[in-house]
Amino acid sequence: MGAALRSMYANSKYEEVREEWEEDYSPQRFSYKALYKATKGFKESELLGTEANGTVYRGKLSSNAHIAVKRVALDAEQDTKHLVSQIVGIGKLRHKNLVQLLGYCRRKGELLLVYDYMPYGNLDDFLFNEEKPKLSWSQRFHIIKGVASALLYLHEQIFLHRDVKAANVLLDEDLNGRLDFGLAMFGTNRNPMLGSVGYVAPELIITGMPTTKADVYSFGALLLEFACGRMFIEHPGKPEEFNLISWVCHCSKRGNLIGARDARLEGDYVSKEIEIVLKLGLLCVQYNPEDRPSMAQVVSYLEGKDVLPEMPPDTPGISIPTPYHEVLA
Ligand SMILES: Nc1ncnc2c1ncn2[C@@H]1O[C@H](COP(=O)(O)OP(=O)(O)OP(=O)(O)O)[C@@H](O)[C@H]1O
Repeated sequence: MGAALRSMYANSKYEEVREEWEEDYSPQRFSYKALYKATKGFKESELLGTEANGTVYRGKLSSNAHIAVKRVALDAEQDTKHLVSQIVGIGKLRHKNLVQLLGYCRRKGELLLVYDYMPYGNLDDFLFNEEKPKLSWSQRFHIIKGVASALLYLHEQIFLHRDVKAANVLLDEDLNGRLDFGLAMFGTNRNPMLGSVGYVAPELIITGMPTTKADVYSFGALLLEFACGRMFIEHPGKPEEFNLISWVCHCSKRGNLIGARDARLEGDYVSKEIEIVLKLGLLCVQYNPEDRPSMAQVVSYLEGKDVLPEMPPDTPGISIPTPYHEVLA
C-alpha cells in the first residue's frame, strides 16, 4: 500500500508523488491530472507570469472554478513534510481580502500551489504601468483598507506575511484588494528572510528576523506607492526623489504634503484621505520598529476611528538618510 501511494500514475505524464503521511491532507490535495487538464496541459496561452520563484498558469477545474496554479521547484534538502503542513495551515485561513490558497500537488522536485483566480492580476501593473487603466482614488482607498484588514487578520492568527508589496496584492472581480501569499511565507523563497527589495525594513537586513513591525514597514512603503503612483525606490536623479520617503518629506517641508500624490489622479481625490495615507505611510516606515504602529492601529487610522499623531517631516527616523538607504544608493 505504502509503495503504491508513493507514486501515482508512475511513468505516465500524470505522475505525482503522494506519500502516506499526506493522507490527512487529502481535502487539500489536487491530482496532477486535474491540474494538467485545468490548465490545458500547462499551455503557453494559459501562462500568467514567470517570476524568480516559479511559473503561474490560469486554469479551470471540472467544477468550473477558475484557479491559478503556481509551479515551484523544490530544493532537494527542503523539509517537505513541514512545507506541506504550512501550506495546509495557510489554506485554512479565511479572509475576504486574502487570495484563498485552495491546495497543492507534489511531483518529483516540484510543488504546485492552487489558488483562487484573480481576474485583474496584480496591483503592480495598475499603479506603475502607464499603459494600464489608472485606478481612481476611491478604488485605491478601498483596496488599501482591504489589504490592511487582511494583514491585521494574519497578525492576529500569528502569521507573518514577510513579503508585502504591490506585486502581492491581486484584484478580484469586484476590484477588492487581495493579499497573495508570496513564497516567502513558506520559506521557499530564495531570499527567505528578506522579502523584496525596496520593501524591506532596515532592521531585517541586520537581524534577518521577520516581525510584525517589519510587515508594517512594507505596508507603509505600499501606502506611499498607492498615493504617489510610483515605486518606493526609483532613481530619477534628484536626491529628494530617490525614494518615496524623501519625496513625501520634501513636499511636506514645502507645506504641500498632498503635492506628493500621483499626478495621474488629476482632480479625482479626497484631500483628507490622501493626507491620511501619506502621513500613515511615513509613520509605518520609521527607522525604529517600536515607533511604527501595529496593524490594529493602522486599520483604525484608515477607518477614521483614530486621529493620526502629528509627525513633522524632520522627525528623526524618517527624513534622515539611514544606513539602509546608503546600502541601496
Ligand atoms: N491567484 C492569481 N490569480 C491571477 N493571477 C495571479 C495569481 N497569482 C499570481 N498571479 C499572476 O502571476 C504572475 C506571477 O505571480 P507570482 O506570485 O509568481 O509573482 P511574484 O509575486 O513576483 O512572486 P512571489 O510572490 O512568489 O515572490 C503575476 O503576474 C501575478 O499577477
